[in-house]
Amino acid sequence: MAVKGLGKPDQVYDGSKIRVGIIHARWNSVIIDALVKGAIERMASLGVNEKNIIVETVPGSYELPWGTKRFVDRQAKLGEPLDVVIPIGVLIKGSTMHFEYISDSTTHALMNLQEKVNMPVIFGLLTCMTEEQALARAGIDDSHSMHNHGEDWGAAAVEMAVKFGK
Ligand SMILES: O=Nc1c(NC[C@H](O)[C@H](O)[C@H](O)CO)[nH]c(=O)[nH]c1=O
Repeated sequence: MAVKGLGKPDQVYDGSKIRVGIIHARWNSVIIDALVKGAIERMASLGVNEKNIIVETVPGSYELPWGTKRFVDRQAKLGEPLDVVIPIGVLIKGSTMHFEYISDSTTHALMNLQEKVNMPVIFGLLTCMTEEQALARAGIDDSHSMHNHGEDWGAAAVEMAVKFGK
């Protein structure tokens, strides 16, 4: 019996009135592209208009916190404020401690960012020990052993924006 993973939503949330920002790193781009696609498809299935899904990029996961803050500020200045933002990055352990330091610092920075931007910041950072783990969590490993986690992030974004938005 599978006990892990996102449980059933308490209700289906209507995303037709929200604007979502996706800001993704460009490292491990094949995995990133699958995660972004999964998030967009799930949000579209929940009524989010594709013109209200704005996508931005940064070089790597370490740039996500600052990039997200500036992305939110820019959209507000444009008169197209976001209701929720999904930073997406894929960190894969290498032979040094680089992975640990980026994973830990970026995770804390993204969590703390919510107070600064006064909106939900969905945690879209995969921190994987192997490439195979990352492929599986993007739903693109050979055995399709897991679902695309980007879909969960899209669903969480709609729920959090509708339930706890401004
Ligand atoms: O090293 N591995 C990774 C990585 N390093 C780059 C880092 O995020 C940053 O862009 C540079 O250090 C410059 O500031 N960024 C990732 O998104 N995934 C990785 O797996």
